[in-house]
Amino acid sequence: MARRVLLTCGEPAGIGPELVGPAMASGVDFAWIGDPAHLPAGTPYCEIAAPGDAVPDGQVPVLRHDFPAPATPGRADPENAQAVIEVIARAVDLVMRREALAMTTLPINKQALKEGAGFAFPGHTEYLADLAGDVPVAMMLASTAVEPPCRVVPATIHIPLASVPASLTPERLEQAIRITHAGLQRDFAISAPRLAVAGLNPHAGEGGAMGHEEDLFLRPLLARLRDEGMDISGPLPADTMFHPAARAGYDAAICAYHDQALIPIKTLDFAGGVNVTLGLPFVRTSPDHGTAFDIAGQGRADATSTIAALKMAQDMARARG
Ligand SMILES: NC(=O)C1=CN([C@@H]2O[C@H](COP(=O)(O)OP(=O)(O)OC[C@H]3O[C@@H](n4cnc5c(N)ncnc54)[C@H](O)[C@@H]3O)[C@@H](O)[C@H]2O)C=CC1
Ligand SMILES: NCC(=O)COP(=O)(O)O
Repeated sequence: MARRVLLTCGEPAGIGPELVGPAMASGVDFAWIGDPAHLPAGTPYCEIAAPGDAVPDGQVPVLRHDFPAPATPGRADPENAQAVIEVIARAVDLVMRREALAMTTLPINKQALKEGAGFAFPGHTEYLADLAGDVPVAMMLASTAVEPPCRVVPATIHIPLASVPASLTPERLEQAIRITHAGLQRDFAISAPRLAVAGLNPHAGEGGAMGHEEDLFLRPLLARLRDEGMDISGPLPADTMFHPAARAGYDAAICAYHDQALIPIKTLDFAGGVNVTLGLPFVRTSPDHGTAFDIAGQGRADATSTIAALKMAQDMARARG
C-alpha cells in the first residue's frame, strides 16, 4: 500500500511555499509537488522521481514541477496559473493510480487561476470532482482543536448569495446529506452518524413568518430520511446550532450556504480547521485558509491547519484501508 500523502503547491505567490518546511512537524510522510525554486531558502528538500522514493531523514521529498515564472509573494503571476492547475491534476493521477496514499492541497487563488488560465471551476472541490469522473461530492470543514467537534457541510458552495434560494433544491440538499452520512461512516469511523440540518431563513422560517422553504421542502425531506432510519434533526435555526451544547447533539451540520457553514468553524477553529472533499474515490484534505497574500513571504504563516490536514488525510486513508 502506498504510504505517502501528496502535498500540492497551490498558488506559489501565497503562503503555500512557506508552509512546506513547517509541515514536517506533522510526522506524516508526505511529498510536495511544485517548483523547488519557489521554496523559501533553507527548506530542506530532496528531489525524487516517483512518490515512494526514499529521501534522507529530515528532507522533504519533492516531485519537481517546473513553473514558467518565479514567485513574488503577494502577487500572483498569470504565467504560473496553468502550472498550478497541472500540479493538482498530477496529484489526482497519482492517487487514482494508487501511487500515493492521499492528497492534501495547499491553497489556490481562484481569481488568479481564472484570469491567468481560464480555470473553469470555483475551487479544488469542483475540479477534483470533475477529474474523478464527474462524481457528486460535498465540501466538509472539520475542526481538530475544539470539543465537541465542529463539522460543517454547505449544501450550496461557491455561488452568489442571491442564487442560493433557487439552488438549494431538495435534490441538492438530499445529495449533500447522503454524501456526508456515507463520508462520516467511511472516513471518520462514525457508524451511525447524527446529522443536523440548518434552515435557510432566520429562525428556520418560524412557521412561515420569516420564509417558507423549511415548510415547503425541508421538513418533508428530513421526515422521509428519518423514515429510512437516518438520525437527522432540523431544520434548525442556524444562529443557535453551533454553541457547544448544540454541537454535542450531532456529528455534522448540513448548512444552506457557504457562509452559514464556514463562519462558525473558522471562528471556532481557524488554526486547526481542515477542508475535506467527501465523495471522491480518493482522500483529499486541505488547510481551511486561503492564499493569505497580505502576509505571504513574511514568515508569519501558521502551519497548524496544514499539519492537521496532512494528519487527517493519513487517518482517513488508513480508515479506508
Ligand atoms: N482551499 C483553497 O484553495 C482555498 C483558497 N482560498 C482562496 O484564497 C484567496 C484569499 O482568500 P481570503 O478570503 O483572503 O482568505 P485567507 O484565508 O487567505 O486570509 C484571510 C485572513 O487570514 C489570514 N491567514 C490565512 N491563513 C493564515 C495562516 N495560515 N497563518 C496566519 N494567518 C493566516 C490572512 O493573512 C488574512 O488576514 C482567495 O482567492 C480564495 O478563493 C480560500 C480558502 C481556501
Ligand atoms: N471557502 C472554502 C474554499 O474556498 C475551499 O475551496 P476548495 O478550493 O477547497 O474547493
